[in-house]
Amino acid sequence: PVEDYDDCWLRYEPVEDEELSNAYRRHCTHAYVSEGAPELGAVREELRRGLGGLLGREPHLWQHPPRSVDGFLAIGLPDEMRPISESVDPDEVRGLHDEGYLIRSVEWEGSDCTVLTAPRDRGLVYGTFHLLRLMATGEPIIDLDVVEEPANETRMINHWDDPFRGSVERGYAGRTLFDWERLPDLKERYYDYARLLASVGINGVSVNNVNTKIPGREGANEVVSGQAGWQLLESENLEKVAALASVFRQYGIKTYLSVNYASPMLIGGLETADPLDPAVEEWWAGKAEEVYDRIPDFGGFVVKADSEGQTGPYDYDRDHAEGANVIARALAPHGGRVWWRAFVYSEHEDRAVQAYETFEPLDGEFHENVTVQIKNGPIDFQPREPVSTLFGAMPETAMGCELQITGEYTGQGVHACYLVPQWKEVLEFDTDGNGSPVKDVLGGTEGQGIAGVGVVGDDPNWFGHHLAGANLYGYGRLCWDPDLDSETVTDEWIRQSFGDDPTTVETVSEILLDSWEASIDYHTGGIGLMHMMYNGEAALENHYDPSPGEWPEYHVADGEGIGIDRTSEGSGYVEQYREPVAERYASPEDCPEELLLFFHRLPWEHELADGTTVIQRLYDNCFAGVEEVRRLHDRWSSLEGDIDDRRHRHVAERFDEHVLQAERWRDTLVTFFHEHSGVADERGRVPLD
Ligand SMILES: CO[C@H]1[C@H](O)[C@@H](O)[C@H](O)O[C@@H]1C(=O)O
Repeated sequence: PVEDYDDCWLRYEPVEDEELSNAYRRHCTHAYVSEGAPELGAVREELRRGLGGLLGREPHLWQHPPRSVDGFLAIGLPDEMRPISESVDPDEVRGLHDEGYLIRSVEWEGSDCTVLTAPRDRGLVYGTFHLLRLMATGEPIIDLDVVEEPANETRMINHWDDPFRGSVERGYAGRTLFDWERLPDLKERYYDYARLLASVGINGVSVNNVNTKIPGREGANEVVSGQAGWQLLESENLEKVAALASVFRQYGIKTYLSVNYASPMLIGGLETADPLDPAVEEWWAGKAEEVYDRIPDFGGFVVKADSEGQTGPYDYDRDHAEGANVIARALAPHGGRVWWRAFVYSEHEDRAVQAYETFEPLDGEFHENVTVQIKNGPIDFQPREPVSTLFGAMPETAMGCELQITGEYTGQGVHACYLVPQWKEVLEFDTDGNGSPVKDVLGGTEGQGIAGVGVVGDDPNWFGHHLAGANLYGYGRLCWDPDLDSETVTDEWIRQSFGDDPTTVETVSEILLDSWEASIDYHTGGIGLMHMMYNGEAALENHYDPSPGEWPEYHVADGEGIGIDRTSEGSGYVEQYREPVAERYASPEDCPEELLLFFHRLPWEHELADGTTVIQRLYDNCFAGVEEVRRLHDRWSSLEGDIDDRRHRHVAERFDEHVLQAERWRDTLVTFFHEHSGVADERGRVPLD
C-alpha cells in the first residue's frame, strides 16, 4: 500500500508572485546536470520535484549545456562540466571543504547561467537543496555568489529505534520508520527521509537505539526471545543495514550502528568482552571487516557502555579509553569511527560531577578515531542545563556534542517546544570566558561534530506534532552553520512549511521562539531547578508528568531552602569549569539567575537582584509559564483559515492539551514549593484553592 505522509518543509508549493516565478523560470526551466556519481541522481530527482512544484513544470534536463536558451542551471564537479566551470576559478572550488559548494551567477555564451559546483558530489546535493530553498522562501536567484562549507564535520542523527520491537525509545511520533522485518526491501519513505536529512545538511545516521539490550529485562549477557538491537550486527541482519545505507549514500549520508559492548560474547560466542583480550581484539577486527565488505562507506559504531544497565569495560576493570580503543583499532583500517558516549553515571551524591571525573583524566588516551559523545548538559537533556564541563576539558580528544531533538523532557510531542534557542545557547557557551565557544571547540575538526537524538517515527506527519518538524530542520541548519540566528532558521522553516503569508510567518515564528522559555518556566520554575518529572513504571507518564517528590537529590527542598550547593563547599562541580566561568557560577550574585539553584542552595526568602525572593520568583515563573502557553495557544487559534484545516486542527488540539498539562506542572510545583517553604504567594495564588 502507498504510504501517505507529509512532505514537511519540502512541499515546493507553487510560487504565487508572478514576477518572482518568471525570474525563476528564466534561470531554472533548463538545467545541465553533469553525469557523475549516484548523488547526481538525487540532484536530478530533487530538481524535478522541486522545480516541478515551485514552477508548475519540470525542468528540461540537458546532457549538454543548452545554447538556445536565455538562462539555465549548470550543476556538476569542475572537471565534469568544462568549459562552463571555467567561469568559476577551479582552485577556489578545489579549496573548499569536501562537503562545501558554490553557487554563482555567471554569463556563458550570452546566457544567464547559474553555476552550482563543488569539490565532491555530496556538495552538489546540498547546493541543490540550497537553491530550491531560496526559491521556496521567495529569495532572488540573480547575481548569486554563494560559498558554503559546513562548520561541523559530522552532523548526525542518533535513532533510538528498537529494530525488532518496532518501538522508539523516547519517540512520540508512532513506531520506527524502518520496517526491519521487511528490510532489505526498501520503501519510498526511506528516500524521502534521506531527502529531509540532506536538505538540512545532515551527513550521518545511526539507525538503532543505543540501548541495544533492553535494560533490566536481559541479564548482562543472556539472550532472550525476540531479536534485540544488538543483533543488527549479526551477519544475517547486516544486509538490512546495507540496504538502508544504499539509500542514505545517495544523499551523502553515512550509516552508523549502535552496538553492544558484549557483542564478542553475544554474537561471537566468546567467554569475555575484555578489551585487552587478544581474542576480543580479533573478533572486533573480523566483524569490522565483514561490515565494510557490505557497506564500504560505513560510518562506524555508537556505543553506550557502563551506563543504565548496558555493559562496558568496567566489567573487566578497564577504563573507557581501553574500552573504546579496541573497537577503534578494528575500524581504523576502514576509515571508521567510534562514537563513545560519555553518558556514564552511577551511585554518586551529585550525578553532575561524574562524566568529567570519568573522562577528563582520559584526555589524550583515546585513539584518533574515537569521538567522545557528550550530552550538552551534566544531567540529562533537561529544559535548561548549564553546559557540560567536558567541552572545556578535553583538548587532546575528539569530541561530539549530543543534543536531544525529541522532546523527552519538554512535552513529548504534545507540547510545542522549539529547541533551536536552547541549542544556540549551548553552542555559544564560552568554555573559558576567553572566546572559546562550544561551536568553535567542536567545529572544523576531523571526527568532531554533533549528534542529535532523533524525533521521527512512522506517523504521517513524521514528528507527532507538526511544529516539532522545526526542531529537526533547525538542528540540521545549526549543525551546518551554528552562526545562523534562530530567527533566520525559523523563518526558513515556516515559509517552506506554511507559505509566506506575513501574518502566518510572524505568528508561527513568535510561537516557536517563545515556546522554550515558557516550557522552562512551568517545568522547572525557571531559576535552575530540574529533573522533577515522574519516573515510574507507567510508561505513558514517564518523564511527562510532574513528580518533584520523587527526586529529592535533584533539588533538596526542605523547610530551610532549595537548590544544590555545587560550589567548592558542596559537590565541587563548579570547579570543573575553567576560570573565569567557575568563579562566575560560584557566586550567587554573579551566577546567571536562570541557573542559580543548580549551583546554589538558598533560603526560600533569599533576595534576588531585583529584591524578589527565591520562592516568589518560583511562583511567578510557574504562573507566567502557563500564561505564556495560553497566549501561544490563542496565537495559533488566530491562524484558523490561514493554514490548512488538517494541520491547524491537529496543532490546535495539541495546544488545548498543552495548556492543561502546563497547568498540572504549575499546580504540582507551586504546591510542592509551598508545602516545603510554608511561604504564601504575595499575589494570593498559592496555596491553590
Ligand atoms: C537511550 O536511553 C536514554 C533514556 O531513555 C533516557 O531517559 C535518558 O535520557 O538517557 C538515556 C541515554 O541517553 O542513554
